[in-house]
Amino acid sequence: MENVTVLGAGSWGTALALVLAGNNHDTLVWTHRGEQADEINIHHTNQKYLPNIQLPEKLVATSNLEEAIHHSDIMVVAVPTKAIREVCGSMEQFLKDKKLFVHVSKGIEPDSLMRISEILSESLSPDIVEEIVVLSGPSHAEEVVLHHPTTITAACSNLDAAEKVQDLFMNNYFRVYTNDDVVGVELGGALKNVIALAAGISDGLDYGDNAKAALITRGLAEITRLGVKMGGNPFTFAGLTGMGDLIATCTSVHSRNWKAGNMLGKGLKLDEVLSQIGMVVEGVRTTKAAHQLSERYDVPMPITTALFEILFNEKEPKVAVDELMIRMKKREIDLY
Ligand SMILES: NC(=O)C1=CN([C@@H]2O[C@H](COP(=O)(O)OP(=O)(O)OC[C@H]3O[C@@H](n4cnc5c(N)ncnc54)[C@H](OP(=O)(O)O)[C@@H]3O)[C@@H](O)[C@H]2O)C=CC1
Ligand SMILES: O=C(CO)COP(=O)(O)O
Repeated sequence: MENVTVLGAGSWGTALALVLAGNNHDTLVWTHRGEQADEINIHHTNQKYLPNIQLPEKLVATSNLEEAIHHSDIMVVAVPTKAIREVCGSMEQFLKDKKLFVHVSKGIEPDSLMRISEILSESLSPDIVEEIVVLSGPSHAEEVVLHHPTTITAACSNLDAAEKVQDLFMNNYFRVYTNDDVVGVELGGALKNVIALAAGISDGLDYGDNAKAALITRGLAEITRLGVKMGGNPFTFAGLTGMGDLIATCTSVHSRNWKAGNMLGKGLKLDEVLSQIGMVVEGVRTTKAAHQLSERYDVPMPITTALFEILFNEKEPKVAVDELMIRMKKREIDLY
């Protein structure tokens, strides 16, 4: 059994800490809020993120980052994309020996257009990084904490490191595969959030099943088009971290991205939507990044472009859908 530290006590960090503690790893959760550490240690709950879930007493939290880092040589980084650089910056002073970093965030940074593993590599000295492994796939925290069957992928170019993460998390309800295609896995996990926002908008407009199936399928086509041009393996996009996560996120009431899209489709403004949800909606920033990537790589991404116009240029969702439908005719299957 291992000592493991989980950085971030939102819904996913807490759910993953439960998997690890359930696998008998000595698991310490770090939160940047002292009152949340107290809530977890004293009341064994995390009401904001996982209401009505009783946490086991053996799951311990701290708001002391130095303690969290010294606890373990395995750091599971579970904060939103926009917090990664800040958390890395805070960790740097306490990191002395090499550690295995596992990240679980699903975003792309606008402007730098970096994936999470690239941000981690840039922010952390190579002297303290053993490997960076990404854990991604169709996995809503709300279902994982109920031990509903879940499959996920640990990806690293070094498959030994991916297998170490596989062994750490795997149990009878949490099945972990490995993949060496980090680019494909990270892009699939981040870009599905863009399409989930679009699927939510379609549902908010009451456009029904045909429209949603179209968004999922054509969304996968544009994710794959970009992902392959960026070096991802086409088969990865048909796998758990591509099609799998796209289906889970576009069709689930648990998805914050789908929910945000649904509210936008019903006419709410983006600011109101984000404040009502109160948890990270990664797809918003990633839509900006994906739009920039489509221009940089000269890859047409019509759904992403339409969503960019809705989110950032106040285009009416209904108008954006009308424009998508009357684009120039084309073949369904395009070669990468
Ligand atoms: N929820 C899920 O089912 C899944 C989520 N993911 C991914 O995991 C990542 C985290 O998501 P999730 O846990 O759901 O997000 P939540 O919104 O549920 O929680 C985010 C957590 O990060 C903390 N946080 C935010 N900013 C900082 C910061 N600057 N420093 C330290 N901590 C910070 C928040 O603290 P505070 O409470 O103070 O705001 C909160 O504890 C995302 O990239 C998401 O896409 C991946 C798979 C499944
Ligand atoms: O990535 C997720 C499930 O696999 C979570 O999606 P949301 O962030 O939309 O809730």
